[in-house]
Amino acid sequence: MISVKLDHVSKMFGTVKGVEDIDIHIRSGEFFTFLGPSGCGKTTTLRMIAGFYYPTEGRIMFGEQDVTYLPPNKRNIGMVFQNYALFPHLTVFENVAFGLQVRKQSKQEIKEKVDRALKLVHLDGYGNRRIDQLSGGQQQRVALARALVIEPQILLLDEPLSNLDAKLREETRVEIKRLQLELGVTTIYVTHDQAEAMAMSDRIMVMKNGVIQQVGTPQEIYNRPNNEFVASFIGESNLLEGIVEEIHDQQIRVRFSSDWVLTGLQENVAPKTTLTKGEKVKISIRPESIREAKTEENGENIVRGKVALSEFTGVSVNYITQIGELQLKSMFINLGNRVYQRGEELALSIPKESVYFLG
Ligand SMILES: Nc1ncnc2c1ncn2[C@@H]1O[C@H](COP(=O)(O)OP(=O)(O)OP(=O)(O)O)[C@@H](O)[C@H]1O
Repeated sequence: MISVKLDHVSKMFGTVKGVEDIDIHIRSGEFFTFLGPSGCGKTTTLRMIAGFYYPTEGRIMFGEQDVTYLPPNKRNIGMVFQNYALFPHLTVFENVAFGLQVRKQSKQEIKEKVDRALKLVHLDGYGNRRIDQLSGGQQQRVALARALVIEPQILLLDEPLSNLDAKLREETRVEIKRLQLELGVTTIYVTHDQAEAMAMSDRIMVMKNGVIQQVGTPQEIYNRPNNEFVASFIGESNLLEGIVEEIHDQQIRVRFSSDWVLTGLQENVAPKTTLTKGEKVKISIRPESIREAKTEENGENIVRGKVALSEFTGVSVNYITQIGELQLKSMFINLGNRVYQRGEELALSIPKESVYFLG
């Protein structure tokens, strides 16, 4: 187990920017995820940690050791890729043993370690199978065993689930998390799937165009997004634009074009954001934080509109409600209450503490 520090790391490919000023400290034993859309620089960052690319600027530290220019085979890392990268003509045993043979370990030692690694990923008894006789999920577990068998101090996983179908993806996700907790190995995980990142990670780094947008726990990133990009990339959100009408007594009142006002709390202003009376402001409201109001209920933060879309999923009832020119998504847990249909009037209550100001 070891910590990983990226000290103001940048990578240019000629004149193309790969990543810019990545400054993070991944703790020993942490499950840390790089999350962002295609081309945001996740793989470039991972490849610098692995030693396949060298940074144009900055330093990379494993614990106290500067590894910035150390070749990959000197870094003691295990890697798993999206496409497994297994040798199809070799058996499961031979694939897993490969890294140990390169390290010139004894036959006895190799056998013990490979057996242990296969057991760890629940593939004991599969040693003699050829790779092409395995399912995608099993192949990915072989890849995991191969990465773990060398007892790496850091495990790097680059979209390891994206070739699997939905059910296997979920199973393998649980499996990876179990292994990581069991072994306590510092793990860096790359994905563009926000649900996967939220479910697995201790902390997440959200990236866009090679630049960090936010680093935090899943709760911090979901509940207190730094900006509009993070709010919309992670989970569902209503992003609305209004004008700051009043800031008073730790509360902020916003007016929208369709002539309704909402009040929120000063404590829910995104970091490094200043709001000014009379100026525009973007707010984010999570659909699940909206409540159904009673038909006769009036008052602050209660709005009425017509149901434009009604969707019953079993777990929840989802609505899109048209309020003047604005549309508001809401999600109610299904408690057997009445389901409103398209065209009906719906009264919604937006709790003050669920209005989040993005600036
Ligand atoms: N070898 C390379 N040569 C030139 N440009 C590159 C190279 N590798 C990556 N880039 C550029 O660097 C940026 C970051 O790419 P990177 O592959 O790290 O993104 P990513 O977030 O991993 O995307 P994906 O999810 O599609 O793999 C992109 O603009 C990409 O075009």
